[in-house]
Amino acid sequence: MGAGKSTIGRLLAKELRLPFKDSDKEIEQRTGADIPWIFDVEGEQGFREREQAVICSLCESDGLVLATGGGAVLRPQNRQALRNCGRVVYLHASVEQQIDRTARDRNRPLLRAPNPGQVLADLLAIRDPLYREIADVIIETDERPPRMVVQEILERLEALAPR
Ligand SMILES: Nc1ncnc2c1ncn2[C@@H]1O[C@H](COP(=O)(O)OP(=O)(O)O)[C@@H](O)[C@H]1O
Ligand SMILES: O=C(O)C1=C[C@@H](OP(=O)(O)O)[C@@H](O)[C@H](O)C1
Ligand SMILES: [Mg+2]
Repeated sequence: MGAGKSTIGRLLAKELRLPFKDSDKEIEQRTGADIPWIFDVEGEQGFREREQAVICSLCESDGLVLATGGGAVLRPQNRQALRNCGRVVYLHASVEQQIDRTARDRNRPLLRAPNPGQVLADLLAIRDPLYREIADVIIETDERPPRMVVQEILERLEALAPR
């Protein structure tokens, strides 16, 4: 959360002239409700079910940039679908930057806690190995404006051997 997936994904898609999808937006559209509502009414597991359905269906299309939510890697089915369907970019941010970038937003239910910094640190400890397991490239986003992050992604993807 706050690594910049939604922001960078949209910019990257524009550069690549590809359609852009954000799994969180897609979940909201398909559900007809926002993410806090889904967490409140269906719990995190209800949200994860919806997330898996959306990611696995979007991974069937070719030629798009997909930004997932930060917890998408928790399910092995999602990791496999992402790995199989294209290149995976892990946008890394320090917990300090995550805190700064998410502080004003009220739409991340997992951060509605007394100490969101501790939540982010705990989640990163669990998820970092999962991100690394599926990433083709890992990009540092701390102290780098979105345009610079996009340029680095393009260069790093270009340098990869064709699949
Ligand atoms: N590289 C960056 N530098 C500074 N601010 C950023 C950067 N990437 C994203 N942001 C800002 O951080 C906030 C969260 O970004 P977002 O794209 O929603 O992250 P994610 O989808 O990974 O949770 C937004 O306000 C966005 O403008
Ligand atoms: O990390 C998570 O578990 C989540 C991240 C959010 O997306 P972003 O990573 O785009 O903020 C969103 O999917 C939901 O609030 C859960
Ligand atoms: Mg996002």
